[in-house]
Amino acid sequence: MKPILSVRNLQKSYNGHVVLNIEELDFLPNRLYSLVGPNGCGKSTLLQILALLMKPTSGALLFQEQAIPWKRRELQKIRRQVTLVHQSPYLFHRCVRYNLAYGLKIRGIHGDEQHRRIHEALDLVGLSGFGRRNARELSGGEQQRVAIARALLLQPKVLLMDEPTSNMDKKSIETFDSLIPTLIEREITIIQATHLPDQPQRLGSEIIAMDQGQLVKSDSPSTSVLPIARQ
Ligand SMILES: Nc1ncnc2c1ncn2[C@@H]1O[C@H](COP(=O)(O)OP(=O)(O)OP(=O)(O)O)[C@@H](O)[C@H]1O
Repeated sequence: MKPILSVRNLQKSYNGHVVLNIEELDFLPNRLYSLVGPNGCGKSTLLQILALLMKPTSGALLFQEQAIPWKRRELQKIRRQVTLVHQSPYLFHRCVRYNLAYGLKIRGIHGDEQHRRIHEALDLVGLSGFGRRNARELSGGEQQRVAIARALLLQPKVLLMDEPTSNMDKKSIETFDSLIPTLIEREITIIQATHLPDQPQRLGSEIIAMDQGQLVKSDSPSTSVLPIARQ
């Protein structure tokens, strides 16, 4: 199976200080990957590069085996297929429906199709009936779920999430957990950063362990991705 995203000899530095240094990493389609590691190990930096929101200092990022040229027009095309849900997502001080419709309107999706996608996305994240609520007056966990719904509306091939459950209570985490297999079935590749110790294993995730900007080598000779038995 061909990888959907790959990283080769990738480095990111801030003021000459290397914070990310990954020789080789492949993400296969329709799987869940969890980036784990201590604060500051480079998980968010890697996610931002994978989302094409940040250019690496050196090295290559490949989407479906094509090197990203980091030119605006090319980036725009691929960005439609790769979406990042930030750790503290920005939502407009308007109703949930407005927040969700915004990105669809920009892409020329109106009317019944817009309505259908919003309805389905809210249902997927367990927020049916929240359409008229002010998004900024929701709880942190609910806002996180609105942001996930907003990303799903765009029907990405790759969904990147930076600590998606950080503001969620137990019930919201359960909703989130049950969403993951549905998304995989819909052929979405999911890459998340997480601090939840048991969740990756519970969800049958591949685990990518990081420390000080590098992959933590497993016993396996060729990869630091630790496959967990699927449930
Ligand atoms: N804009 C920036 N300027 C300078 N250094 C930065 C910048 N952004 C991140 N860093 C540094 O890069 C390193 C990696 O940060 P990153 O946010 O990717 O880590 P992380 O693993 O996501 O951490 P956390 O678990 O706390 O979210 C850290 O040492 C951080 O201080």
